[in-house]
Amino acid sequence: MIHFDNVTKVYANQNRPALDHVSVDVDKGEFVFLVGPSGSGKSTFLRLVLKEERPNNGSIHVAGKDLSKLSNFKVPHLRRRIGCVFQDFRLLPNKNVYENVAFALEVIGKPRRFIRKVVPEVIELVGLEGKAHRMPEELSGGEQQRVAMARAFVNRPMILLADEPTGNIDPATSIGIMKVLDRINRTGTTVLMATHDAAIVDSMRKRVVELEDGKIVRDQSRGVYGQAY
Ligand SMILES: Nc1ncnc2c1ncn2[C@@H]1O[C@H](COP(=O)(O)OP(=O)(O)OP(=O)(O)O)[C@@H](O)[C@H]1O
Repeated sequence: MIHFDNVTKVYANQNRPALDHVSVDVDKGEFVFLVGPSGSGKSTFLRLVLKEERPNNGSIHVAGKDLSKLSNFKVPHLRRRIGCVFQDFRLLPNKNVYENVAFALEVIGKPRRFIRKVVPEVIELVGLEGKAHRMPEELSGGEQQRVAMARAFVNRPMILLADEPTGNIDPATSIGIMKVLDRINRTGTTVLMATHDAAIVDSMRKRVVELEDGKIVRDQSRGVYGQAY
């Protein structure tokens, strides 16, 4: 599903690579934690998957497509098939829960009838039934992140990228967030989550890929977080 072959990324005006000869394969349906100290290259990895950045060397395949051969006008199509969740939720503040989730389908031209059917299903999947008419400011951080996950998942993406999704959420609430990500993963969606949250990684026992100075220093199935950063 995601294939990096000897990928190196050096940002302009930087002499140290953000990613340095990285090779990794993530299969369809896997759940992978990307861990490593600040600046080790986790976000760069996620941005390369989305083709928000291009590598200087090496090749990247996502869902069988060589990203270097993907023309610019096909990039939105790729991104439509990849859901994203961030530390800071990024909800539309003037839309309620239902509208935030529905908006993700409206912008890609899905019919109203379809939207009315699937949005309530996904709101229930993330555990927000009964809160569809709340505004983001009327929700806790954990609930806002559930809305963000519903929005990322409502189009049934093949991949879900999560960049520090529990970074702004207390530990007890984070467990609920991880249960939702696990539920999404069980539908067959490949999940790649960058995190500093050792307790979460240790409790989930999923594959752990560890980066340090842009290099993969560990790739372990059913792994733990490792050393404290
Ligand atoms: N747009 C950019 N321009 C220049 N350098 C960048 C840019 N984005 C990231 N970098 C550099 O690339 C390296 C990797 O950064 P990246 O954001 O991928 O790390 P990270 O592991 O996600 O860190 P964090 O955990 O703090 O989010 C760092 O040295 C960073 O300063």
